[in-house]
Amino acid sequence: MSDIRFVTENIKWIGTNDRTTELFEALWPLPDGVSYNSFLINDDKITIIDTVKDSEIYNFLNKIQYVIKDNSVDYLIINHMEPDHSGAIKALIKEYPDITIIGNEKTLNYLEQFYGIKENTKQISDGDELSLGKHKLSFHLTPMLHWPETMMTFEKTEKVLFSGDAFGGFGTLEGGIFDDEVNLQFYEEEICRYFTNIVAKYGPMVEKAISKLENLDIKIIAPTHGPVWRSNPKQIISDYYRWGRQETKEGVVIVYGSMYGNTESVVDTITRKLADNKIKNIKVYNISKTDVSYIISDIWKYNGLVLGSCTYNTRLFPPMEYLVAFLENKNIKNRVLGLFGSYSWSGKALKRLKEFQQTTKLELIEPSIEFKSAPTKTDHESCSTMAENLAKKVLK
Ligand SMILES: Cc1cc2nc3c(=O)[nH]c(=O)nc-3n(C[C@H](O)[C@H](O)[C@H](O)COP(=O)(O)O)c2cc1C
Repeated sequence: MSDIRFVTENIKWIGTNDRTTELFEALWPLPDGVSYNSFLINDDKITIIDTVKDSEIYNFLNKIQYVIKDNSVDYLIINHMEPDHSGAIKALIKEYPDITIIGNEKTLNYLEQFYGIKENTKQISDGDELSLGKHKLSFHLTPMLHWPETMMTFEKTEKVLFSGDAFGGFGTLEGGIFDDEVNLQFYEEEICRYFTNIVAKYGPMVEKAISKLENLDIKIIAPTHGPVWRSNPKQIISDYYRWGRQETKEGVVIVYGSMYGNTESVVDTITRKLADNKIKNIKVYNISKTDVSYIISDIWKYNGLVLGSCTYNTRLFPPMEYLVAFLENKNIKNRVLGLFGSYSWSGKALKRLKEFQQTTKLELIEPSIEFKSAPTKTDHESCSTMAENLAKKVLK
């Protein structure tokens, strides 16, 4: 049990590392795994904040027992009911039948819906407080971050914010758990990928939640995934604020779908013109090669987006359809957009990409280019013109 870590003297990390699951939420690749962070406050009332996925129950219960020995757990605080954090609740109750489960109204509804649990619960409301002895908790409802019941719990004595999924990211915690103990650059990328794919749809709720946190004197942020922020907790809050508002930096992401290279062949024309026009951040993705979660993460960073696709069985190329549907669902905004498409007998690709523009209302940069089978010299010239016009808009 040497991996039980101290967040503070009396608050311990009793989380687990999942190096087995390949896709988070059965969607997002986990090449470097993910941690399920759970925390134990050792006080007059022994309190656990969030649990872990059901596959981790054995490891989790062992850790609790190691820390509290023959004592019992008094409270479980549930910040979020998604099964990667609630999966061990039933096992925890079985081990500690006198435990009281604390959550807001929606949490307790989901507790019954998912696990049939109704007994030994205590409902709290926004702003309520609970004393554990030396430690005092306050509860802050932050709905739709990214479920209706999501909330944060603040420990006032040691000034620790247990933020649930907010501020968390992919990647197991290998030894170190704090921002100053780990390779932060890796986690920052993975937190951005987590945010853009899981939380980004709820940008306005992120802003609302952050404004609620303004009055708390936060020293440590302890999310349910990824590193605990103690050196510079303000940084991750400001990253979240920017991402939630879709504030971007100068750069262009080009994503294309191409089976035989004809559609792809205009990409180098576009990148050349962008570079000629002083765009330094240019990212190019073949939609068939890179998982969409990484592409969306980059799209979220930059203010220019170019999408190009061939037509496939009377539709947009399927992986491109998957991407644009995700971006529509996330209410992407604040970007300029260039489009190109190809077909051989009955074009659909560009038509669908234009529908995407109409749905998202991203600023369309003219001209949009559509060619039959292979681009002509004129098509390449049109792509150059589009890239030049786009560059002017991207450079603020
Ligand atoms: C399996 C398959 C399905 C296609 N379906 C259509 C179609 O429905 N309508 C159309 O106009 N072209 C269709 N095409 C033709 C391509 O869209 C066209 O040749 C395009 O230029 C291919 O671009 P690429 O070389 O970048 O893959 C299809 C091609 C393939 C291989």
